[in-house]
Amino acid sequence: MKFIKTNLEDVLVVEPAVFGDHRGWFMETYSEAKFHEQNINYQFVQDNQSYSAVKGTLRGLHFQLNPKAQTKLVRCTRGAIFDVAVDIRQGSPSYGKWFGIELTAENKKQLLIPKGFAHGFMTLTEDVEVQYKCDELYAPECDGGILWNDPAIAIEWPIDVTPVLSAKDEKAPLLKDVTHNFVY
Ligand SMILES: Cc1cn([C@H]2C[C@H](O)[C@@H](COP(=O)(O)OP(=O)(O)O[C@H]3O[C@H](C)C(=O)[C@H](O)[C@H]3O)O2)c(=O)[nH]c1=O
Repeated sequence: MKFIKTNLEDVLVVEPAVFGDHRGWFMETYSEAKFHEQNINYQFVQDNQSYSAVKGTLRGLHFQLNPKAQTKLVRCTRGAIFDVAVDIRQGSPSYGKWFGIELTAENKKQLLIPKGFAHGFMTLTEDVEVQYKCDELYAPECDGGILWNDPAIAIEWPIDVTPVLSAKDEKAPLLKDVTHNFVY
């Protein structure tokens, strides 16, 4: 299992070891021991899975406010997504900056997104399944969001279409109008 740094402190790309043979392949998708070897000590308590039928579906940008902020370990198990993390920690040198990566069922890569970051993804194919681990339970009373195309963040989403959005995501606020309590 490899852990690769990104332009955002503590946002890591995780590449599990894949063991192929004549039947197919096997991999450990998560290992507490391997994370602890890297001094990464999250206690994941909830696994999520979502299905998106249409290419160009965009879920995000989401986060849960403190005290229910979530670290997420995201992977795509069917199709392909462009997965994005945005630093929203007040005082962070990378505040408002984003990192994006293609996560696909083929490349088996994962993205580790700590508390204090907003998360979102755009599907690059039809029939996409995303699975992710969270270190805090769902808390709708702490639900937070930022508009997917906030010009102050300027995420370079890879598909130039009007995305399929939830009603909530269509009317999400700009980062400058979000009140949150994340401090670097
Ligand atoms: C997140 C969540 C949702 N729900 C229920 C609430 C709604 O009735 C339904 C759909 O929720 P939502 O529209 O928020 O789902 P997404 O748009 O996929 O949101 C998620 O996708 C982005 C990319 C994220 O990073 C978050 O984990 C999460 O916000 O599932 C639950 O019961 N438990 C949960 O943990």
